[in-house]
Amino acid sequence: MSRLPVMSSKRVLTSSSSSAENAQDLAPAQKRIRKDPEHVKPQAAATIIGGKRPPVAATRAPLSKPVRSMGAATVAVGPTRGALKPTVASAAAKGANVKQPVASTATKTGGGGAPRRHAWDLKGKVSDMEGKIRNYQTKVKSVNQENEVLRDSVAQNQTRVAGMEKELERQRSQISEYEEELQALSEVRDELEKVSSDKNTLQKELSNLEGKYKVMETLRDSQETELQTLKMKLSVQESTLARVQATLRDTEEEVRCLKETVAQQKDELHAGEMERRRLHNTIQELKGNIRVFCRVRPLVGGGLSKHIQLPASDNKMITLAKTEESHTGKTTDTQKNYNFSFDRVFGPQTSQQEVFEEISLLVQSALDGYNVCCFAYGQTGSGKTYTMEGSEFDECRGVIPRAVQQIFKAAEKLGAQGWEFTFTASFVEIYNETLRDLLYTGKASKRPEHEIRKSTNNEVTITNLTYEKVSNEDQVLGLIALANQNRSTAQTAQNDRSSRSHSVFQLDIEGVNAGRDVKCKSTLCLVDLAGSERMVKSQSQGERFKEMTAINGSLSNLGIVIAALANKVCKQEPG
Ligand SMILES: Nc1ncnc2c1ncn2[C@@H]1O[C@H](COP(=O)(O)OP(=O)(O)OP(=O)(O)O)[C@@H](O)[C@H]1O
Repeated sequence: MSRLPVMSSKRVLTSSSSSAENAQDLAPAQKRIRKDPEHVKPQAAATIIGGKRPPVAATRAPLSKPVRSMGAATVAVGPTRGALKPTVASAAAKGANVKQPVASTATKTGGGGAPRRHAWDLKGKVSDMEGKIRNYQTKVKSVNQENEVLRDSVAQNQTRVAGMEKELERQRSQISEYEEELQALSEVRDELEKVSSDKNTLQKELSNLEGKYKVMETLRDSQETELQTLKMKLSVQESTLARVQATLRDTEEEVRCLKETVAQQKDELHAGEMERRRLHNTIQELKGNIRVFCRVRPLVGGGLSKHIQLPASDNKMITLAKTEESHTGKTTDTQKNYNFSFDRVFGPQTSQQEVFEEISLLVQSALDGYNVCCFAYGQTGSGKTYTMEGSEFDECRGVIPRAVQQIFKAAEKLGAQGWEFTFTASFVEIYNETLRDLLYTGKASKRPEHEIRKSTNNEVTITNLTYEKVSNEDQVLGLIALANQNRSTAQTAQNDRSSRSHSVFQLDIEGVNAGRDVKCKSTLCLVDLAGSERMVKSQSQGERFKEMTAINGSLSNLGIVIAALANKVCKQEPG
């Protein structure tokens, strides 16, 4: 805030002061001036600087002195260097306690004033004094006038000060308003800064989004292009589809016709299949329900024994030549030939495949629902086991593995005609009239005993025997391997036991054609009989005799059954 000069009215001399008083006052002032020359010096604090006379206020300044007690006077004389000019202020200085040089020093110095009078010239001196008094009075008057002016001025100034104070107050309140406003504005600025930072963030986000938007636009453009292409493709596809649908309708109609044809052909096929079975089995029956084949094994070194003759023209004949000694001794030994006829005779060169081809027709009958039984009969070492089982080499495989293979293949084919088959395998050994389960896998000590039973519907079953469900060739081959293992275990305990026991592989076949409501059930029985030897020739004794008795007994019974079947006297099947 700017400071304004304030003049105290108390210290201002008034015009009511008498000139005498003024005169009295002046004298001590002059004395003080003389005594205290330092006070001649003008007091600093003037606001008017320089030799120029200031307007109005400045002209008044020399008349008044700053009132120290008030501490606000700033009007001062600006004396020039050189002689001090007497001023009316010197009279006012008394009341104002101003130390101001008043008296002229002209008489003393003799510079510029009245001429110095002699001591005796009192009149002159009085005259001078009177002149001075007049001067002073004049000056006092003018000072009073000035004082009046100054009062007015002070009053005006006071009014102005009051006004200014009011203004000041107003300004302060305004300032406080401004400050409040400023505070509010500062908050607004903070808010603005926050908004600005938010704006920056949003701008960044916006720029990111714009970038993404551009990418999306590009993507959209490419997808639109793709869409157009797809639409074109779609329209092409639609027209193609329409064409295809038309074709499909035609094809469906065709398929419907074909299905009808297929159904018709299936019926015909089924009828044909049933006819085939009937004819096939009629042929088998015509061939003979019981057929006997003879297979001659080669000698160990190869070739054929000289006692056996196989006519090349007839594969059903075999001739055994025997040299008979003369009973009397008078005649020479005679060679006698014995002819035997069979359904088929296989020479030593006949392969396993050729043998099986003859049997395979019967295997097919088994699948058609006819019971089939195939025995290998002959003396020890004649090749029964070789014929029935063969060896593991493919071309040397015997009847059993080949029959199993054929059955499963045929069953698979018949599956296409709606047939479903279930197969159950069992493998039993008959030694000394005792049954032994060759598929048994439990402890030897807990091996159960078995009996042959015949059910009410003439089905022959063996008690406690393992009947294994099989669905493929490998499973059956696994069972055959297990049976051989069981046989060889028994063989180590009893020398050459397998030769003196019968082994029976049985496959129960059940077929169902649900669509045609047809069922079939049969059994394929493949038997490797024990070696047949004459007791006398083998000279068996003890355990061997017992074995031979059991073997021959069972073989004899088998012969009776077969003969009965052949004569159709008895319909009992071999057990
Ligand atoms: N057709 C054949 N071709 C080649 N070898 C054969 C033929 N038949 C049998 N053999 C061989 O003769 C031997 C005896 O055959 P196999 O064991 O089959 O006789 P087996 O009649 O079963 O005897 P067993 O009554 O003692 O059981 C075997 O080594 C076998 O390989």
